[in-house]
Amino acid sequence: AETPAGTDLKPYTPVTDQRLSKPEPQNWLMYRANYESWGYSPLKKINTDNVKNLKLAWSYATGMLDGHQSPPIVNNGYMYVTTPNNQVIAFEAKSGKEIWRYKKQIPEELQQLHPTNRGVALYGDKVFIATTDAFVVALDAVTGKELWKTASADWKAGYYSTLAPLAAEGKIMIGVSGGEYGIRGFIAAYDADTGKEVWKRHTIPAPGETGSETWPKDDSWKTGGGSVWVTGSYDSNTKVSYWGIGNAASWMPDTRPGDNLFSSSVMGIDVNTGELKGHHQYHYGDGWDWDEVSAPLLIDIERNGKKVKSLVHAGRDGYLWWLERDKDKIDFVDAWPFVLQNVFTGIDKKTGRPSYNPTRVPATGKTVNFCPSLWGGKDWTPEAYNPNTGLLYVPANNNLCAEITGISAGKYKPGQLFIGVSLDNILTHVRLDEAAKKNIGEVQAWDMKTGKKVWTHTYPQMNWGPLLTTGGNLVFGGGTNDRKFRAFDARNGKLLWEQAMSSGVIGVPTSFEVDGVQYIAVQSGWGIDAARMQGAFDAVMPTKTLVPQGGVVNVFRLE
Ligand SMILES: O=C(O)c1cc(C(=O)O)c2c(n1)C(=O)C(=O)c1cc(C(=O)O)[nH]c1-2
Ligand SMILES: [Ca+2]
Repeated sequence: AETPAGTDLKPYTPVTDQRLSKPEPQNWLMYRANYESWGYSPLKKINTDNVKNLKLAWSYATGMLDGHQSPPIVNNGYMYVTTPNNQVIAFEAKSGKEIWRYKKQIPEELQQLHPTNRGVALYGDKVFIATTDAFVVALDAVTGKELWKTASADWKAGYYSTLAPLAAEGKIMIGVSGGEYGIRGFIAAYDADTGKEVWKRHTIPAPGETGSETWPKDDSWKTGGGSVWVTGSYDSNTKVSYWGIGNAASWMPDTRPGDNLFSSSVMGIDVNTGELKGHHQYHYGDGWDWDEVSAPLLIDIERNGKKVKSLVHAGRDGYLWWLERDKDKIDFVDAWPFVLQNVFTGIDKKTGRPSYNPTRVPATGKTVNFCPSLWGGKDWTPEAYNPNTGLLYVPANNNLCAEITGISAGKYKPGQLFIGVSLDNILTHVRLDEAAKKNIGEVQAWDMKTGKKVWTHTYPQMNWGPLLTTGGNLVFGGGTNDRKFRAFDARNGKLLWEQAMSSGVIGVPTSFEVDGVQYIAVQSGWGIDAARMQGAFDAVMPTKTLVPQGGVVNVFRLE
């Protein structure tokens, strides 16, 4: 078989369902390393004792600006990274030698609201991306040659993709963004060999479909949002995938009275048929742009002496959600706030349905103040779970609130913003609670079994750092405007190592091993809403914060 010239790489190892279900410790084969979305690498050569000796092995400037969020994904020495503008770069992971680079041609007229890409999926001998012009593309893993591309929707109608696809059972699954354009969201599966659509499941039901009774009897469901922009989790035993669903559209809930399923929910979806296999709505009738897109982590948690097959989700709504998954349903277990939250007045113990303080529900013609802010207790940045410590790690923003004024979203026009709050208001909406003087950003560690927070590392500024945890009892993450990338002791939160990078780090960190050497990899490259939130923060504060942009792939090893 072909191998890339000038490298020590062996022939490419095809990625199978079996490998994805039980990934080898040396590899990071998908967005969160395993189908359970743990963000966990079992590697432990880099550990709490020696992490202080971590040094850059190689780095690589992508030449791109804006938010670099994708994890370096590694399969036996082959590394794949994506950048804004839908580019994919393949490297020899140990040396940083570029093997190939793919640049999706994108229409010049395309205005990207979120110019980012959250990574590739690997399956067979192919690499897959979903693009901001709403395509799904398959590339040859060794040569980068385009093998097929399929349009998932019409970008001119405001559909785009920013997530890494999910691969299973011969299918490549994606979701679409566009909650701020009034799209009707969906998750779709494509045949990995041919690119042919296998199924499509809308996140907003049409009249007569399950959940349609939660929409008014008008056309609002057609523009109801429910975007999907973070990779789902997957239970390979039951063949059910779990997807987080975004905000309802337009934002003002009085324009679409009702619960608005399946916005701000988790949906269980059979990967072979696209059938709905249960759901739970975290908060109904969303009016806060609290997309609940982060996929729940699949964790077994003991409760009253029994093992509960759980779904765990740190919500943008500021609550930590604990659900139980079954083959055909999702049940509520418990929920509690992990940051300052003043919207919910209670949670129904049986159903998990929150009750709202009515003065904190946005409405057309009203100015409303609420916490957490639009960007939530946690936006898209993934949590991590470490089976050794048994702890869940959450990158949070605390003590932040918002003030927004609902206006008419105007008549819906395909491909035009359909929000109901002015852009100027969105970019200046941040309000600080008194406690924000002490701190905003946090890395939190939760013991789900006891419901107790075990440790918290606080930052004076906000935190937009996805997390990695490892068998060496470490937690890695960046996310602060001082450009630092850090390592903590996973057991107690002690800061063990930090390094300022060339730009702020909002990339998903990963770990892998080649020739017996363990590496930590992360992209730096500040942008998108981390930058906008910093702007919104500076707009109400005397601060003026400069975070330089420019994407770099950084790979570390012990000295
Ligand atoms: O409703 C949507 O379709 C949608 C999509 C995206 C995206 O695709 O990145 C974001 C959001 N909403 C959003 O609300 C949000 O806060 C956000 C932050 C970011 C980012 O990359 O920093 N993307 C998005
Ligand atoms: Ca949104």
